[in-house]
Amino acid sequence: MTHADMIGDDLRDDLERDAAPSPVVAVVGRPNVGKSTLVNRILGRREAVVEDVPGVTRDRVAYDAEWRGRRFTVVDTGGWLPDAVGLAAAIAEQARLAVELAEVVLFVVDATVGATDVDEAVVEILRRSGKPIVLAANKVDDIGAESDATALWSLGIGEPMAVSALHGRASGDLLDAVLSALPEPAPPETFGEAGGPRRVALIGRPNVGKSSLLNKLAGEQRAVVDDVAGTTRDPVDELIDLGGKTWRFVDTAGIRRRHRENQGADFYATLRTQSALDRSEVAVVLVDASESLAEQDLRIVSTVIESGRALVLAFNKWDLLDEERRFYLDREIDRQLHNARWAPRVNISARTGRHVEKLVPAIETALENWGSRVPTARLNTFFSELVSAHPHPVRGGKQPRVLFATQAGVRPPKFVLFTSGFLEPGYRRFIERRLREEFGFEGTPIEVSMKIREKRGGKKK
Ligand SMILES: Nc1nc2c(ncn2[C@@H]2O[C@H](COP(=O)(O)OP(=O)(O)OP(=O)(O)O)[C@@H](O)[C@H]2O)c(=O)[nH]1
Ligand SMILES: Nc1nc2c(ncn2[C@@H]2O[C@H](COP(=O)(O)OP(=O)(O)OP(=O)(O)O)[C@@H](O)[C@H]2O)c(=O)[nH]1
Repeated sequence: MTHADMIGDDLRDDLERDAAPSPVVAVVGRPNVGKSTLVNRILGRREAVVEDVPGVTRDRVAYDAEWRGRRFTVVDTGGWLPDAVGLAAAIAEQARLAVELAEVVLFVVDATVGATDVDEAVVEILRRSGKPIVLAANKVDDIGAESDATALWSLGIGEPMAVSALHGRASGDLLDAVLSALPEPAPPETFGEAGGPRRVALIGRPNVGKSSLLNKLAGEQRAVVDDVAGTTRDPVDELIDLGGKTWRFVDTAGIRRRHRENQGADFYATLRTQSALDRSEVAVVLVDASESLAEQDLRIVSTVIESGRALVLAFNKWDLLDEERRFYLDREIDRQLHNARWAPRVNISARTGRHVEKLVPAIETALENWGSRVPTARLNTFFSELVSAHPHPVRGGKQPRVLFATQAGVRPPKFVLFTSGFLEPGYRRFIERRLREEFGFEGTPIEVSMKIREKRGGKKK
């Protein structure tokens, strides 16, 4: 087993499956007010770096947190002050960044010091953004200090929540306040009936062997399922038991009916492919391995990727291949299917049944990765290492950086990078490649998008 394999295995336990996207809570405040201590308190463990030195730069800036069953991502913006000059400017930058990327801002003030000019300036920025703000009056270690917190009403952003990050005093109340400021959780995306059989689309150009494979898989089974929507009387799906599980093969009627309607085959085939994809979670794209890859094969694969479904490639009619054809097939795959290098590949024969049983494990892997989530702290450790080992090339005297990354969704995994400038396509492809090397994602497309923070130009009035 290689080192990379070991990392992969280790990670597999760490990845959460099918988790819903979590909103971002950004922690803002002057140096030394106790932001890191508070973040640790929120996480319930010592993970963020706490230093007694103001303005200590941190590598890891984002963490997964959970309170009363609600998940969110905590971002400590304290570490991001690369080019800002002077304390006031630096904090202002931090606040702007926070309101850009967060759903809720947790503003930390040192109650023993009281509101400073810098704090007032931050309030201005936060208030203008319209984002919900939770005000933490920190270092209220005992009842005697409560009046320090009360004084912070003067900031005009609502109730100061008196807390002691160090001793944990009232941190539950603070988290309750954060929770109630979070947006309503989006209902989890469902594909068909919750907990029902997973939906598989068996697609491929005409004559590659779709109905032969379907017959092989279904065997004696003929559990035909009526259309859920009830718009048609036609049975469209089939439930098939494979590998100890029931699977829902969508639009099998389309596959079986094909023999009867040969007119306008291309147009209908495309339409049917799209509608099967819309209703499925994973696509098995069947290719006739005995022939050269066709334009249409590549188009179907691209359609699957664009529709964000998990993908398994099945090379059929393997019984017809000789050594020479196998050699050429490998080269064709290398050259023409590089956009789907990550898809599991099974070489089968629907006629003889060769390796047909390998389809199910491949489908399961693809589905699992399709719904996987990388823990935020892990993602940001990865990016901080990547960015320092392979910084973006300097362009016109500027060097865009990835400040922070979050996984915004699953099915398929979607990543959002918060950057200080436009990342070149080449660098984005590099990032995607490295993400795959690090986290696997076999069988699933991944989406990487950028949120560029514009550098504020002139002074505000
Ligand atoms: N008495 C008291 N001290 C605290 C409390 N919270 C934090 N501190 C202390 O304040 C100091 C600064 O805490 P940090 O959490 O590093 O502050 P920070 O805001 O993250 O600081 P930067 O890294 O400079 O941005 C540390 O010595 C903490 O132990 C608190 O509730 N009460
Ligand atoms: N040698 C060999 N022939 C196969 C295999 N699978 C399918 N065929 C043959 O390929 C032809 C097309 O198979 P079908 O299963 O009808 O293909 P299809 O993709 O459903 O075709 P359409 O209905 O046109 O979309 C038939 O003559 C099959 O017998 C295989 O694994 N090996």
